[in-house]
Amino acid sequence: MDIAVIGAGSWGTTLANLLAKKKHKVTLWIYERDLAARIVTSRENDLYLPGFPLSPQLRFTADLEEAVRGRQLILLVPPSQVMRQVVSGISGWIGEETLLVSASKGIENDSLQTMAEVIGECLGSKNRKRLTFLSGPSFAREVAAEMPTAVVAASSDGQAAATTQEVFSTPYFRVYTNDDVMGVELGGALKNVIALAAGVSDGLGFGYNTRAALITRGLAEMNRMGLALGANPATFAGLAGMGDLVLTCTGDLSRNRTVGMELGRGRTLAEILAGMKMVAEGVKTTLSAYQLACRLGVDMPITEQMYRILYENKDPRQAVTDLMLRGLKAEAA
Ligand SMILES: NC(=O)C1=CN([C@@H]2O[C@H](COP(=O)(O)OP(=O)(O)OC[C@H]3O[C@@H](n4cnc5c(N)ncnc54)[C@H](O)[C@@H]3O)[C@@H](O)[C@H]2O)C=CC1
Ligand SMILES: O=C(CO)COP(=O)(O)O
Repeated sequence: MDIAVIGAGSWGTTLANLLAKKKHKVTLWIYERDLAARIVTSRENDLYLPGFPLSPQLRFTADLEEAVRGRQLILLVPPSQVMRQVVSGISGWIGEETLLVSASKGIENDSLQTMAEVIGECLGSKNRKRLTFLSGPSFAREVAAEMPTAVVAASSDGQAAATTQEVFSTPYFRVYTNDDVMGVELGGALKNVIALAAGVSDGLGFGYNTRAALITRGLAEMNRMGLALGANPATFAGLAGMGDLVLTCTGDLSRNRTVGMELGRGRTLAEILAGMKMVAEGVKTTLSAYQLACRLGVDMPITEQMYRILYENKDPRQAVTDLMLRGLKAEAA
């Protein structure tokens, strides 16, 4: 297949390389022109995926039109807050039959829209049915190292999901189909908020009990948001829900959990972000998720405390105390 990958961060580069190794014809669009110039000769993404030689099949460009025009499949992997800008920029060059796959995880600020809603709005009626969302527990560096990984491809169109499954599956990357786009997207976006909280807990020096409580009660509030937005509760028990939540709340490779740990150790958000070139999607998604929960009247206490730590400079220790001292209730309530 003739494929464009939009976004050469760690995930875009990893997926582009996976597809190229499968002998697809892949063009990777790179936002940073200096990185684009280096990668052509070094064949390594020294900024976002150092240490992994890239397939000789992989082609690179810093020109968006060159990247997307005439492609059969376009994989979108920018940070979610720039998805609108990216898709608006390319929509005129996308063919009627082109399959679009998004692998970004987040909820847009201000509009409070999921990536499906943002991309759908940018495309109008065009390609709407041919949209798939790839999500699940998948640290880029582990996929790049060909460690066995399982993810889901979600689409309201069964054929689009099946084609995506076929295109991306390898012996080390197993793709399941799913028809619950809202559930899969919410799982991928909201787990980052809970991962920040799990990091805060670790940074404060709390242990496995606290982490297990955050994961389990975090899943409960993700489920409540899902119910309010029409997601299938079963999705939250799957790879894009529980699977990614456990990975991100426990894995040392998680950027979101790392940001949380630093907050728990007493550093400010501004200091932490100033030292990071990669994106920790949970920071901005916390704001969107908190506002969405308020708008929909969904009880999301961990998300709320994470919002207060990030956006109101609340002391993390006080946030934990406030979570623990809320009114006592039944587990299923
Ligand atoms: N890294 C991972 O293990 C995984 C990441 N994801 C998701 O993939 C998406 C992309 O994340 P990563 O590849 O990790 O990124 P990254 O954190 O490795 O790199 C940042 C990316 O943002 C791009 N960027 C920055 N400003 C931009 C702009 N104004 N316009 C266009 N691009 C811009 C950079 O070029 C770079 O590609 C995120 O939504 C993330 O949650 C999903 C699964 C795994
Ligand atoms: O989404 C991910 C793994 O599935 C990556 O998580 P982080 O963005 O926290 O590194």
